[in-house]
Amino acid sequence: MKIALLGYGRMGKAIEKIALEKGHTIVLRVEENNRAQCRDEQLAAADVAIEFSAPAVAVGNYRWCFENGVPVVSGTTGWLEKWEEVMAYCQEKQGGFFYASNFSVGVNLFFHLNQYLAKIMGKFSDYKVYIEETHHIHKLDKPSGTAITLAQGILDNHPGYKRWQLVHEAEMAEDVLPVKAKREGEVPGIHVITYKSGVDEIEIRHSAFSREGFAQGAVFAAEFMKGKRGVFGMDDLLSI
Ligand SMILES: NC(=O)c1ccc[n+]([C@@H]2O[C@H](COP(=O)([O-])OP(=O)(O)OC[C@H]3O[C@@H](n4cnc5c(N)ncnc54)[C@H](O)[C@@H]3O)[C@@H](O)[C@H]2O)c1
Ligand SMILES: O=C(O)C1=N[C@H](C(=O)O)CCC1
Repeated sequence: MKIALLGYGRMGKAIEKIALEKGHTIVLRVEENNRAQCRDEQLAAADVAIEFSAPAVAVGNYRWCFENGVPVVSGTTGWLEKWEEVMAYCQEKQGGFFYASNFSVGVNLFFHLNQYLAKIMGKFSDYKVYIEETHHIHKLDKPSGTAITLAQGILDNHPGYKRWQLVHEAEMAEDVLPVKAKREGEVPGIHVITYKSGVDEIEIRHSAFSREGFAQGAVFAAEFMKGKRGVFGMDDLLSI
């Protein structure tokens, strides 16, 4: 399969390694420095684009792919306020779009565990929940896309919470789910959900050892997207 890499940083390079090991070819590598020189024909030569860039530029890359008939798999986080706009343009251009806030299989199992736990804990109001995520110091967005998906999974299943909020020092209302974001060294990604009462606590935790799991999932999604139109996510890929 011919792959265009839109974004060739930490993730782009991890994805390239796995794609080459699986026998795929990289036909285009796009970075901030060479983006202006990249032509439509170069992108259109790819079967699939894999997009891991930055919050401010991701939507422009999706538009570029839809306009050139190339299905795009993206893991860039921090742009979700433009979700509706992306969906409308994808439909208008009959594009193919695959998005995941986290491509690791383990995290996607963790998402389901989180929803199941929230459903149970919603019946026990003595327990208050909070989310804590830890990532490397280079990360631009806060909280992580994964933490937002986890928060949404709780809001959808626990009647005690109406919205989430990034933890600052200010007091939070009872029905607000606190999300704490920590930035430390080169941590690839840790997410912890804690339910705490006056007498004990219950915790579930996912910790990535490296970027390999994210990259494996992204290549797997690209193989799935070859020749596809429409909008897909990890539950489609993993059939869960
Ligand atoms: N969904 C997941 O599983 C997952 C996993 C890891 C990282 N991420 C997200 O992926 C994104 C990239 O992470 P990273 O660690 O590789 O970042 P990075 O900073 O190492 O790399 C970003 C790359 O994007 C390039 N870039 C900048 N502007 C561009 C443009 N207009 N077009 C194409 N490329 C451009 C940069 O030159 C760089 O090569 C972030 O949003 C991060 O949160 C998601
Ligand atoms: O390294 C990053 O940046 C990561 N971003 C994703 C997120 O925001 O959830 C996935 C984990 C790693």
